Amino acid sequence: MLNATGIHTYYGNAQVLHGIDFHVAEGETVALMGRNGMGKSTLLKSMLGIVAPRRGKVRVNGVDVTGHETSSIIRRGLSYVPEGRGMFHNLSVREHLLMAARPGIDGRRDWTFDRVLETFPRLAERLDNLGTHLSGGEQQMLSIGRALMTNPRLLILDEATEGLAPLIRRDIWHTIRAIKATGIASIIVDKNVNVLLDFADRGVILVKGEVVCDGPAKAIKQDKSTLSTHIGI
Ligand SMILES: Nc1ncnc2c1ncn2[C@@H]1O[C@H](COP(=O)(O)OP(=O)(O)OP(=O)(O)O)[C@@H](O)[C@H]1O
Repeated sequence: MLNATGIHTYYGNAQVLHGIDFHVAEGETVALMGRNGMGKSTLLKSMLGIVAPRRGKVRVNGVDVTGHETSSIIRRGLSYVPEGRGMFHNLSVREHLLMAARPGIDGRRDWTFDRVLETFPRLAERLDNLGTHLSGGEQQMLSIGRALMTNPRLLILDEATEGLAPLIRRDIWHTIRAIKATGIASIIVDKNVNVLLDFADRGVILVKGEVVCDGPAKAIKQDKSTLSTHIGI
């Protein structure tokens, strides 16, 4: 459903991505991995039109969206949970969720306010709190809940469990697995590569803005030499 080819991205004169090919199929979970600074976030931003690639093409469900506004790319069924979570200072939990609500591109309304609260009961207890007054784990739940309110076909999670306590992290992983089971595709960036590779379908490793490995998650998980060389675990 998402297909990027030959992506070259620069910040000023510094080239960060060197001709990346990347795709996600309908319902597929892809683990996007690599050490710090290798270009994972930049690849996500390039595909979403947040950073403009200098060369390359991005297609969503066969439609060329290269150079389109982020909002119009997102409306094709994508939802993005950025690193840092992106809470609005003046909005409550309820407002964050309701503001995002819309049917999916195929008219689906699977994810409703009530279903998101069932998935994240902690949010139900804090509906009138400001998003910025929540704990880190609750903010991450709210970010994912807000993303689900758009009924996406592809959920993009950058550093899904970064900085969270182990128990909260476990809850987030549990929810991400449940979301996968509903058939939503995802791209997940996370430092907990072993957990991620346990349930992802495919893994992609970036080194200095190039894809050095793209294959079944199970095979990558067993390939200790690749993991140690390119990710350092
Ligand atoms: N806005 C920016 N302006 C200039 N350089 C940037 C900018 N954002 C990222 N970079 C640089 O681009 C390179 C790739 O960064 P990117 O954030 O895409 O990597 P990453 O793999 O997501 O790493 P991390 O896990 O640290 O976020 C790094 O060298 C980084 O310093």
